[in-house]
Amino acid sequence: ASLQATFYGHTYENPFMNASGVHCMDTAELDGLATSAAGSFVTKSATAEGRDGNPEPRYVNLELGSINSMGLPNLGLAYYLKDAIQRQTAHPDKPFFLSVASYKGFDEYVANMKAIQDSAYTGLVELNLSCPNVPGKPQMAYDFEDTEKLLTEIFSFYTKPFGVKLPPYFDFMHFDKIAAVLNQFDLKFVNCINSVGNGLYIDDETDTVVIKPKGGFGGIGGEYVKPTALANVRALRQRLNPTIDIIGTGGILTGRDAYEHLLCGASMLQVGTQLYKEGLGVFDRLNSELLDILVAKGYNTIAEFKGKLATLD
Ligand SMILES: CC(C)(C)CCc1c(C(=O)O)[nH]c(=O)[nH]c1=O
Repeated sequence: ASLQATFYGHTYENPFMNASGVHCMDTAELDGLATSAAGSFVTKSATAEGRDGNPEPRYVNLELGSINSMGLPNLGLAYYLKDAIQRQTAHPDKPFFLSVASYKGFDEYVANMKAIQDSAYTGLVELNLSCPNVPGKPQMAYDFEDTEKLLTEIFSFYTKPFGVKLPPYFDFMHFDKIAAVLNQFDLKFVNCINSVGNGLYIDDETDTVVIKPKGGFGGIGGEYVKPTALANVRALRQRLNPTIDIIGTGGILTGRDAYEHLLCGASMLQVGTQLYKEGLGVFDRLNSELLDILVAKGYNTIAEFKGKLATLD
């Protein structure tokens, strides 16, 4: 049996990669991912200028997951572009993903994508749509009109392959609306999900929140979010053009969690919280556990069961 994953014309040894934000801040961390058992990797979402991010504590591991309000700390788009161009030249056989964000809304998103279009980077980009839009409006991906406007603007000049990272949706009307927007564009993939926004965790000894920014409100990851992640992968797979691949992110701790994301239609799989907790060895364990599941079920390839979740008809 083989865990080979085909994604945008490349065959990866396995579908596993980090989730943007975890173990991907600088060249050293990215080198660690590149030499780990991960099939691919993605950089920390970059903004035009480098950012310190929010005051600490801003990320906390919890028994059932994690909570974070990092505030987009990153070394700036120029840093990641330089690293990416060096990396694509040194290892053309090992494609990866460059994550792009924006802290100032629509115009910065466009400017960042223009900078990549004009650069020598030719690989995949993951556009993080969970970023703030104009004050008084929700994050970009929760404003369907602005998301459509942004993608229309980007596709008017951007000719390189890219996809979008989405926050979770919780209403069938929202699954329908975001899919209707995304299906209008030649996107290579959609990554579901980003952390479940603005959760709150209370320390049971101090009766205090556990992260400093935003009065303790932060994005939730880990076991807490798997049912939501699976639902978003499944709902988007059912609605998106087959030319748009799905990356499954959220609640992947074991080979079984990975298998469930694949059943829902994911092609690549991202691991955030569990990578933070366990380190790079998590990829060796996940590969081993997923392979055991294929063998136990008599599958030779992921293609034999990908997207084949059964319903109770
Ligand atoms: C939440 C934003 C800061 C607007 C974007 C960056 C980001 C962060 C972050 O840098 O706080 N954390 C997440 O779990 N997901 C994200 O997409």
